[in-house]
Amino acid sequence: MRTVAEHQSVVAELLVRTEVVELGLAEAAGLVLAQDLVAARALPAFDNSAMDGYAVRAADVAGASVEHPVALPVAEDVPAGRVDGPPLAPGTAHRIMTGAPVPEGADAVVQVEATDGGTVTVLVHEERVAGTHVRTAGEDVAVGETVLTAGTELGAAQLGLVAALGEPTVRVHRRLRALVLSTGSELVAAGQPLVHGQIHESNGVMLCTALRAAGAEAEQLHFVADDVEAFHAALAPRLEHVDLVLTSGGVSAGAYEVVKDALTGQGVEFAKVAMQPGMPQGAGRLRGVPVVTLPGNPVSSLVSFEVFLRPAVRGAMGHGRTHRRVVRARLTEALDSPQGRRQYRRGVLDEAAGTVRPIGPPASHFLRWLAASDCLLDLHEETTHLDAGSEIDVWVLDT
Ligand SMILES: Nc1nc2c(c(=O)[nH]1)N[C@H]1C(S)=C(S)[C@@H](COP(=O)(O)OP(=O)(O)OC[C@H]3O[C@@H](n4cnc5c(N)ncnc54)[C@H](O)[C@@H]3O)O[C@H]1N2
Ligand code: MOO
Repeated sequence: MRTVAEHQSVVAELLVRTEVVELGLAEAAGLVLAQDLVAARALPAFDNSAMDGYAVRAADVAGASVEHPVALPVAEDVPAGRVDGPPLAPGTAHRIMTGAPVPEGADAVVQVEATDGGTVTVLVHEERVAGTHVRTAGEDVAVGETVLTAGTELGAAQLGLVAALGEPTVRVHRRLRALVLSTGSELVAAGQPLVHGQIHESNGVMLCTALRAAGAEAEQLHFVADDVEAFHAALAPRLEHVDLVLTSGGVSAGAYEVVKDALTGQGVEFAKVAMQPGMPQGAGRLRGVPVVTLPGNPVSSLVSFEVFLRPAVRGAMGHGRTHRRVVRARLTEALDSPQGRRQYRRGVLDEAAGTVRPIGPPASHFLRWLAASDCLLDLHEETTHLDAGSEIDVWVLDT
């Protein structure tokens, strides 16, 4: 049997790094920057006011107080967006708004609360040292500075910075395109009636959602019956358009294992992995396209995705951090685990308390408990029993 680590490497090596593309900022959310971003413009772009108030010369308001205010004629009104930039004559003030350019000749801003708010003549009640409430050009970002490095994931703050620098696009590793194909003659789409022996198909939407959450594009092919010809016929037209085919079902030891039958000898290798759930696995290439075959049991499918696919997909899209956050937590109850198998149990984590509560039985059809969990308990191969209070590794299924 393969170890989990061995099969993780097989899957990770299968997926190649996606190409670099230039995308608009909204489309690039969550993707990884492919090259350093060097600022072509400064931030702030010009000296501007941090307050609504009056642009003055500090020397003109020296000694100002409530008892002895300094009176200055208000020569100009400068709202944010005014672009003609009249200079400030000595002994005068400009009424100025937050974000408006500080006029040449001014070196401080007195906020309106420290004045009488006059529009013809203003009485200034407080003195200011030069530089007060002036946001200096380039104090945040200087031209030529590297503000984001290749490998950075573009979240809200990063994309805000790129936009502020005036760049409409970024060069990123494009999303990996995955095709999800569920197999099984018993499968019927949600919304359709069942007859005894049929079930509602659920792995398709589950795996597509997991792929999209990992940043990939996912397309669900209508699930196919346990028929090798139908399998190839469904796949053929889409194969050359995708970076990954992800199947579920049809890989164990039965008489009708469509995925195994269709892909054995075609470049896909099937193996048992020493884990529970998720023992029967397959990976390889079909006509050059990476194919990963997951077991059909829903919990096996999603746990296998977490263990093998998610890190590989994120790695292929250039992410430095490919794995889930792992924390140590104390078990709230005792657990048993099969000797020689890495077991992933479902649980609910209380990070503040440092505890994790296992939920649901270990078998791989208990979908409801998977849906109620927020973490996976990682029980190592050599572990057979853990007492309540034992510390274990927990994968946090949030980011
Ligand atoms: N004799 C043996 N039998 C089985 C073995 C074994 O080693 N020897 N392994 C077991 C384990 S472990 C697993 S996991 C499953 C894997 O089976 P397959 O990947 O071949 O999956 P299927 O047989 O097609 O389906 C298993 C189970 O999951 C349901 N299923 C499948 N696809 C979907 C779907 N898209 N949506 C919802 N549910 C799905 C299916 O109806 C079955 O109940 O094999 C064990 N057997
Ligand atoms: O190993 Mo299979 O994946 O439970 O349940």
